[in-house]
Amino acid sequence: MAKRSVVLKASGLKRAFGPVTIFEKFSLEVRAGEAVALTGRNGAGKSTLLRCLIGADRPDEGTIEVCGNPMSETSAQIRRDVATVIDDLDFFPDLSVVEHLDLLARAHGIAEPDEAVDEVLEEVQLIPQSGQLPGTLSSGQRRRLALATAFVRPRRLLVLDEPEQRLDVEGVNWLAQRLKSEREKGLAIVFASHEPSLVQTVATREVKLGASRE
Ligand SMILES: Nc1ncnc2c1ncn2[C@@H]1O[C@H](COP(=O)(O)OP(=O)(O)OP(=O)(O)O)[C@@H](O)[C@H]1O
Repeated sequence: MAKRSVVLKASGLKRAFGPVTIFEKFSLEVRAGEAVALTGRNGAGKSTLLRCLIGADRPDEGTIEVCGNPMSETSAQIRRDVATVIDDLDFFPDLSVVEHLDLLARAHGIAEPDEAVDEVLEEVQLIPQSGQLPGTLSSGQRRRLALATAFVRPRRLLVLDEPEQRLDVEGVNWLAQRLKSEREKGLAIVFASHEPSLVQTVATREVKLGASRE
């Protein structure tokens, strides 16, 4: 069988803050249908690496390509290909839950936006809160909205930073199955996690960062 296409290719990445090198000579290739879990202690560099991979931070050395295009947060092609859940503070304060999802679905040209929004709202169990503003949601509900924003739009690469944060037990189980099914449908996933059950269910590969201190 032909190998699946490379979605993310990072080569020779280095990021340092002042004299402290967080990672260097870091390379990673993720193909369609693969899910890479970044694990490691607090401060190991998982979030820093993810921020570099999505263009929110710039590595000091190295190159990053998504579907063959050089990483640039402003590139329309990359914005279309990459869905991220890095934190959940990034909501418009005056747009309700349903308005957020509707805006994203339409901006990305989803064929049946109303249906897509209803489906994802039901999946993340936010139908009762669909008219609420983000600031009035519980922290777990805000995380569910952040996850919904990634699932309501097209994507070839999903980048998630500790997506299990603040979810209840049932929510973590749902997330594990959802990400597993995304991967099985051919999505490429890179995620940082401290939740062994999520890593075990979703990841096809685990990359442990910052192991040298142990
Ligand atoms: N802007 C910055 N300036 C200086 N140091 C930074 C900066 N951003 C991150 N760091 C440092 O880089 C290291 C890696 O941080 P990072 O947030 O990537 O770790 P992490 O593996 O995601 O940790 P956690 O598991 O706690 O989320 C930490 O020591 C952190 O203090």
